[in-house]
Amino acid sequence: MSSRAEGEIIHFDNVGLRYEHDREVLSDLSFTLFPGSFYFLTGASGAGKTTLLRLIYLAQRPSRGVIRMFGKDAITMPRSGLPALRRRIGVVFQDFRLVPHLSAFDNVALPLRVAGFSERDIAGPVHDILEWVGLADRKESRPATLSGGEQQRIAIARAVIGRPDVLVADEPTGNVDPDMALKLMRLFELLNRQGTTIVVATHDVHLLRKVPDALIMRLDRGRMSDPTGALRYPPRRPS
Ligand SMILES: Nc1ncnc2c1ncn2[C@@H]1O[C@H](COP(=O)(O)OP(=O)(O)OP(=O)(O)O)[C@@H](O)[C@H]1O
Repeated sequence: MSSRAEGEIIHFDNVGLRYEHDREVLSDLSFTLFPGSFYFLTGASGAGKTTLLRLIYLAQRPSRGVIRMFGKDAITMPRSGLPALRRRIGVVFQDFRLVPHLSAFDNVALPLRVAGFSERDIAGPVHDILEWVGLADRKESRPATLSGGEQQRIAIARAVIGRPDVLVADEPTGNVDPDMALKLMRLFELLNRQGTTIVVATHDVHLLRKVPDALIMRLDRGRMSDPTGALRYPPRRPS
C-alpha cells in the first residue's frame, strides 16, 4: 500500500452511478477523504447527496469506478468482507430510524448486542454515551415519547457506540429546531476532535458557517465541485 493510501480513509476514482437504465445521477466522482477531517456535503435537492452517502456507507454499489475504504478496494472485495468495513462507519439519518418498541438504552445497545458483546460489557459504555448526549435520565423511554432532538441524540449515540472511524449523517438537523441543530453540530465537532472523520450532508447553508474548520464538498447535478482543491490533499487537522 502506498503512503498516500495509508493517509486516506475513503477514496473515489471516477465513480458513476445510474439507477436502472436512467441517466447517471452521480458522474466522474474522484476525491479523497482524510482521517480526522470534518466534511459538509452540500448541493440542491436531487443533486445526489443521499446517493453519494449510500455509496460511502456501502449500502449501494456504483455502476463504474473504484471505491477504496480504509485502504481496501470495496468494489472487488468479496461480500463477506463488507460487514467488517461497514462496522467502521456510523450512520445517522434525518428521520432517526430508531427501533420504536425498544427503549433508548436498548436502541443504543443494539450494535453492541449484534456484535456479540456480553450484557456486562454493554451496560457501562451505553450509560456513558447516554450521559454524553445528555439523556441518561431518559434511558427507559421509547422513541415516541422523546422529542425530535432527543431522538436524534439517541441515534447519534447508537451510531458512535461502536467507535466508528467515520460518522456519516444525512440531513441530521432536518427534523429539529435551530437551537438543537447547533447542539447536534457541537456533538459532531466533539467527536471530530476525538479523531472521528465526519461527513454531514445538508442543504442548510447556515449550518456550514457553524463549523468553520469544516471542508465543503459541493454536488451539482451529480458532479463534485471542489474549487479550493481541499479534497485532493491532506487538509490540516482542525486545531
Ligand atoms: N432508488 C432510486 N431509483 C431511481 N432514482 C433515484 C433513486 N434514488 C434517488 N434517485 C434519483 O437520484 C437523484 C439524486 O437523488 P438523491 O436523493 O441522492 O439527491 P439529494 O441531493 O440527496 O436530494 P435531497 O436533498 O432532496 O434529499 C434524483 O434525481 C433522484 O430522483
